[in-house]
Amino acid sequence: MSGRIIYVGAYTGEDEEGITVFQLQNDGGKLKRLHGIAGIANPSFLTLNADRTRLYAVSEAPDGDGYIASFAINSKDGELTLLNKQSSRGSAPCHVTLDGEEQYLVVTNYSGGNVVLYPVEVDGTVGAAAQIIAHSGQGPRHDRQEKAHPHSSIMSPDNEYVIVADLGIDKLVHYRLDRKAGKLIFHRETEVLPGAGPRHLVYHPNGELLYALNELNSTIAVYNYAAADSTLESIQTIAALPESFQGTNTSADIHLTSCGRFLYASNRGHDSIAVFRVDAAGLLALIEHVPSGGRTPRNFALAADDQFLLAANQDSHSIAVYSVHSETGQLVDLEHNLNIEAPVCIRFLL
Ligand SMILES: O=C1O[C@H](COP(=O)(O)O)[C@@H](O)[C@H](O)[C@H]1O
Repeated sequence: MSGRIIYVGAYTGEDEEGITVFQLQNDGGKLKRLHGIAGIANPSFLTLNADRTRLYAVSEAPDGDGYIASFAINSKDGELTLLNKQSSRGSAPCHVTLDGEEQYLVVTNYSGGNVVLYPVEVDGTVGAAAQIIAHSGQGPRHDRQEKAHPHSSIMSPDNEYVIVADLGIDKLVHYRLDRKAGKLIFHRETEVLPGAGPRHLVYHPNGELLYALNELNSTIAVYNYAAADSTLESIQTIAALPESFQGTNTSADIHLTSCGRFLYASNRGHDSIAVFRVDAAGLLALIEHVPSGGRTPRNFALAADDQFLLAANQDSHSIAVYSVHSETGQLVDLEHNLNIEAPVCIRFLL
């Protein structure tokens, strides 16, 4: 196939096409629909395995607990076949992480306030929940911090630790993954600035820096990460918004290029992608804010070769396609906006 395959998850009803497979055409960046799959309510976050044979989706089912769905991927055209579903054991599962050895999934239930560990079976199905960890507490500043809201998790580059970003309690909660016991063991907490509301995390490719996108105060916190004991040392906090912006904003997603030279963050309200240069120490300097090409860019994705960035604009029901300048990191809108209902997550198959 000439062009990259991408998956888009959306806030859609169970009977609607919730995960759509597109081809991003190499010449010019147009998106062409290949397939779609219904039967999953609100598949708002998607994760792929390393060899691109499996896709895992959360389902923020409208009533009660959500679920996790596992799919096999057809290597020729990206078509999905459902393998199984497992209850998420909490409401509004909004993120799923696969550990590097592909033995476990970690799911964060935003409204359920808990973190759930699942075994991945050899056939790619999701096993029954192995552990459910309830977070407790609240944050000081914001009405969305009335209780714990685990929003996402990330595996450490050495595959030993999981860090959970909890928006509700203003903490990054570190767990050690005990593979023998099949359990997450509490390790430590890193407190963030009061009212920051951490949402998504990304490691620098050097494994020695962690970047946290804070949703509620629209900042990015930069940490030195010490792998030996999973400790974080804060070295910078920088605004994701322009100083002049006066409106309401919640920042959402964060990604680094594979070389680690450029970092991108999305702003919902200002409706932009902020572009930063990363220096040798990992510190960020703003390059530009680019309009997200629509309203409410909840998540976005970079191609593996960093040539394209796609933004999912939930409230304008559209996906914007950008080329990424390899030397400057700047984004150029290719003006191929694609209309699709409430897109919120994008993944490149290749
Ligand atoms: O209240 C909710 O919030 C979570 C997180 O949303 P975000 O604004 O932080 O992206 C969402 O996943 C869930 O559907 C919603 O009920």
